[in-house]
Amino acid sequence: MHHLDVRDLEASYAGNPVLRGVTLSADKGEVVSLIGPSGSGKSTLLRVLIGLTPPTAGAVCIGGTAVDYADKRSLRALRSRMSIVFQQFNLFQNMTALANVAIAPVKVHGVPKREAEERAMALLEKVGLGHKGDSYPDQLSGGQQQRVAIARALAVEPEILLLDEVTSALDPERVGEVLDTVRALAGDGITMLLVSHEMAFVREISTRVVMMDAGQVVETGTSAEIFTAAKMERTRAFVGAVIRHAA
Ligand SMILES: Nc1ncnc2c1ncn2[C@@H]1O[C@H](COP(=O)(O)OP(=O)(O)OP(=O)(O)O)[C@@H](O)[C@H]1O
Repeated sequence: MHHLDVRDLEASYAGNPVLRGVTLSADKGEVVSLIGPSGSGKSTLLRVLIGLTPPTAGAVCIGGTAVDYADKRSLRALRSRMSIVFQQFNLFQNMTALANVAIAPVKVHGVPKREAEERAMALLEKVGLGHKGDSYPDQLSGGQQQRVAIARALAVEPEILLLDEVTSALDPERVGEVLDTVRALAGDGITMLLVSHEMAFVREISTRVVMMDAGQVVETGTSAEIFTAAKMERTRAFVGAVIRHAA
């Protein structure tokens, strides 16, 4: 049994199919990266998994338990097992970094405030921002805000972390610090599903890479297989193009 099992998942926007039968899996502690051209459905897949966009068909199991996206209780249970970090960090502007990290455990999960704040401080330290707990988002750089957002996503102690292009909105000189944070989390036992255009990073960090195109999985392989020995021409063309672009 895999930690995360996605089977024949389908989703549409206004009747247009965007995910057309996606099947993939992740074992505990794996870093699985989704790559593929713009519009291939990578972000939509993450949105469906976390329950923001309803699937129209297919199944998602976490630790062998099926998620029922139409059921509020199942969704609530899902949100304590899985969390997501977006490209735009979306912090609460009127709250300190510490309060941003502590709020979900208090409001959603009923953790006592003191305990949540102690844990939030430990998480801020983990992302290198132990000294910024009292700062408001507008007093932080984009990279720092994104690291607060990662700490916030970790605050519910998820088993699975979804990362949707978490460096795309950052100034180039701020990308490295966020990638360092993600790198430090990988291998911590948390299962990660990562959408990123940072191909060197994807290549380095992923245990497995899933190539998507037009709402379907084209190919899945280890990082080495996908980047140096892809079986499908579509994958070779995509990977070759992005590597040439980066060079
Ligand atoms: N809110 C929405 N309403 C309607 N169509 C949408 C919406 N979000 C995405 N789409 C469409 O769904 C398809 C898949 O988009 P998605 O953002 O999942 O792709 P992606 O692979 O993540 O692309 P990118 O790398 O550019 O972020 C695209 O054709 C897109 O135009």
